[in-house]
Amino acid sequence: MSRLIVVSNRVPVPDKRGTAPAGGLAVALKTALEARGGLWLGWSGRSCGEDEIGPLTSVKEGNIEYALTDLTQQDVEEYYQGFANRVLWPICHYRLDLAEYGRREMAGYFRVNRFFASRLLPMLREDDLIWVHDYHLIPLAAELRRQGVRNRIGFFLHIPWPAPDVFLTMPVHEELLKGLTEYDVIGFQTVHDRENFADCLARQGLGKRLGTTRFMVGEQAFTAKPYPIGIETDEFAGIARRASETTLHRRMLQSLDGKALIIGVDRLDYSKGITQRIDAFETFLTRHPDSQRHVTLLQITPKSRSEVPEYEAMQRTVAEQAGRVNGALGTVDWVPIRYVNRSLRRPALAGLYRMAKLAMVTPLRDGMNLVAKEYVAAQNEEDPGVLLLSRFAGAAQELKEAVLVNPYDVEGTAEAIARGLAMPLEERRQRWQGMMATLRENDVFAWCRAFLDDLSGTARTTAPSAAPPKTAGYRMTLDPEGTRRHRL
Ligand SMILES: O=P(O)(O)OC[C@H]1O[C@H](O[C@H]2O[C@H](CO)[C@@H](O)[C@H](O)[C@H]2O)[C@H](O)[C@@H](O)[C@@H]1O
Ligand SMILES: O=c1ccn([C@@H]2O[C@H](COP(=O)(O)OP(=O)(O)O)[C@@H](O)[C@H]2O)c(=O)[nH]1
Repeated sequence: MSRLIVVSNRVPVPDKRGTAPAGGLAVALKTALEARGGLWLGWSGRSCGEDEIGPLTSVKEGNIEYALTDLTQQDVEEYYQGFANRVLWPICHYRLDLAEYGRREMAGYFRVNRFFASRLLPMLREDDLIWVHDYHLIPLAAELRRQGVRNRIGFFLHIPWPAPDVFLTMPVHEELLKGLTEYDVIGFQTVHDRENFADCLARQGLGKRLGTTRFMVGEQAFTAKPYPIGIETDEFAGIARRASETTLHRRMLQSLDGKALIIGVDRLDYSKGITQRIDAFETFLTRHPDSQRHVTLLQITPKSRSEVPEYEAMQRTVAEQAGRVNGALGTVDWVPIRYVNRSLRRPALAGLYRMAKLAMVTPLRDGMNLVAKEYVAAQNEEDPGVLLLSRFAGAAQELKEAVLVNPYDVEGTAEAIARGLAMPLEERRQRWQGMMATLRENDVFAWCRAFLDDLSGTARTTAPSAAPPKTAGYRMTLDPEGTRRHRL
C-alpha cells in the first residue's frame, strides 16, 4: 500500500491545555488518518520572523507522523487571515459583501502555497499518495507539478463551491480553477458543489466534460466527484452513552431542573447563522409564552479566526444579542440563553447533545456541518431528540429526515422549534432511524476509503509542463533544501 501524505492548513495539534482546535476538518481527518496511518503536513499554528523559520517539527502520535511548519507573521496575515479567510471563505459562502480582495494578500496566498510545496518536496517518495485539503491550499498541486512531482495528488474541498456568477467575481478565479485541474481527483461535499464547479469550467471555456465525474483540460484528465464527509458514527454514539455517567452531565441535568434543552454548537462564524438562530428562538418564546421558563437554549460558540475583523465584530454582536434576549425575557430563576464562548471537548459535547431535546443547526451556508451528524449519533434511540437543519448545509443533502428549515425565515424557524419540541415519540424515532442508517453507511472511514480508492485507481495521463506558469506576476525560487524563499 502506498504511503499516504495528508496536507492541510489546520492540524489538530493539542495546545498547552491539551485542547485541539474546534473545526470539522481536523476532527474528521484525524479520525480517518488514525485508521490508516501516514504523514500529516500542516501549519504548526505558530508565527515567527522570516529568519526564524526552522526545520519542520516532527511529532509522532500512534501511527500518524505530524510534520509541522511555522509561518511568518506576514504569511499568516496575507495567506490565512487575508486571502483564505477574507476572500475565499466569504465568496464560497456567498458573502460577496464581505470579500476584501487585495493583491498583497493574493500574492501571499500563492507564496505560502509554494512554501508548503517546498516543505513537502524533500520528504516525498515516488509512490506516495498526496491528499490536499481545503481552500487554503488550492494551488499546491500546481506548485508541486512545477517542481516535477508526478505522484497522484487528490484535493478535497470542505466548504461549498459557489455558482459561477459568485465565483467569477474573484479576480484570480482563472488561476484557481486551472490550479484545481492539476489534481487527479477533486472531491466536493455535495453533487451541488461539483455541478457548480463544472459550470465554472464550462463558463470559462476550460476543457470538456467526458462524463458525470470525468473532465479533461488540455491533455490532463481528472475526476471531480462528491464525497460527503462523515463522522465515526458508532464510536461517537458510544461516547455519548457513556457521558451520562460524568459529573458534568449530572450537574447540567440538575441545573436544567426539568427544562427542555435546545443546543447549538458552532464556531463563531458569520456563515453559521447564529444571530438569525437567536432571533428565531426569541420569536418562538414570544409567540409561545407558555414555553417561557420551560425551555433553555445552550449555545456553545468557541471563538474562531479572531484576528479577522468580521469575526472580531461578531463576538460583540452575538454576545450583545444574547444579553438583550436574556434581559428582556429572563426571570430571576430562568435564563433563556446560556451562551458559552469557549471550546468544549468532544466527550462533554456528546453528553450535551444527548441531553438536548432539539438541536438547531442553522447555518446560512455550510460545506457539510459535522455537528448535525454528531447530534444524531449521540441520541438515545428510545427517546431521540429532533434535528432542525438548515437546507443550506451540505448535511441536508443526506439527512433528509431532519426538520429542514430556511434560516433566513426567522418566523418559519421559530415555528419549526415549536413543532420539534412537540413532536410525538414515534415520529422522532422514525426520523432518527432514517438518519442513523445514513450515518452508519457513510461514516468517516467510508468517506476516506471512497476518496483514496479513487485516487489510488487513477493514473496521470500527461507529463508536467516544463515552463512554470505565471501566477499573477509572482514567482519564488527554492534552495535545494526547499526551505529558503526569495521573491523575484
Ligand atoms: O481552521 P480554522 O480556520 O480554525 O477553521 C476550522 C475549519 O472550518 C472549516 O470546516 C469545514 O470542514 C468541515 C468538515 O469537512 C465541514 O463540515 C464544514 O462545513 C466546513 O466549514 C474549514 O473548511 C476548515 O478548513 C477549517 O479547519
Ligand atoms: O466546543 C466545541 C465546538 C465544536 N467542536 C467540534 O468541531 C467540529 C465542528 O465541525 P463542523 O463541520 O460542524 O463545522 P466547522 O467548524 O468545521 O465549520 C465538530 O466535530 C465539533 O464536535 C468541538 O470539538 N468543541
